[in-house]
Amino acid sequence: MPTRFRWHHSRCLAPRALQPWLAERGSLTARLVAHYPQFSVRVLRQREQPPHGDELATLQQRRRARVLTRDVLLMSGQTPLVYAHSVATRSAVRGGFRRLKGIGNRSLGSMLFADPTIRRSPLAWRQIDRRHPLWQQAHAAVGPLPARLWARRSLFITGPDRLLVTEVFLPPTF
Ligand SMILES: C=C(O[C@@H]1C=C(C(=O)O)C=C[C@H]1O)C(=O)O
Repeated sequence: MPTRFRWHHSRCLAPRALQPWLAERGSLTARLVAHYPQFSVRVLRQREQPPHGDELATLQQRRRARVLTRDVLLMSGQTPLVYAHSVATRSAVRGGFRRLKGIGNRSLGSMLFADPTIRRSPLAWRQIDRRHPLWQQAHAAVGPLPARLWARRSLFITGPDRLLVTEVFLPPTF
């Protein structure tokens, strides 16, 4: 994994106000709904493509293997709050995460936290900059962004299947 894309398990450098959001182990959707009005999921794309370089090891995938990716904006009215990027291997989409394909604009969290067989790995955090593909994808989706954004990610696991969820916290809210 390239050094610059190593994910950390210490959020101590994050702004104090952001730390509860980075550390939220329940549904981020539920937390956003509790804090912001008119929540919705805007699906940007859901398609098969090679994973990003810093996703390969976590997904235990070879470089060119295509995986199902889902990119969404979590919205409050017309304000984007979070850019979320989820990745699942083909076998996972046929197996424990088969409902991912038809979820549409329902929150992924409504599926993940309702299934008792799914467990979550420890969260990891990092700041991403314009070199990271998710910074670039968020920029393409919402326009101008600060040079560095805080992001977190974790694995959802059921049996042998893995779903990697990365959430990028967006200004001006975060
Ligand atoms: C995992 C959750 O689902 C959220 C919703 C997502 C989606 O609909 O694609 C992706 C990531 C999350 O921010 C959650 O609510 O915690």
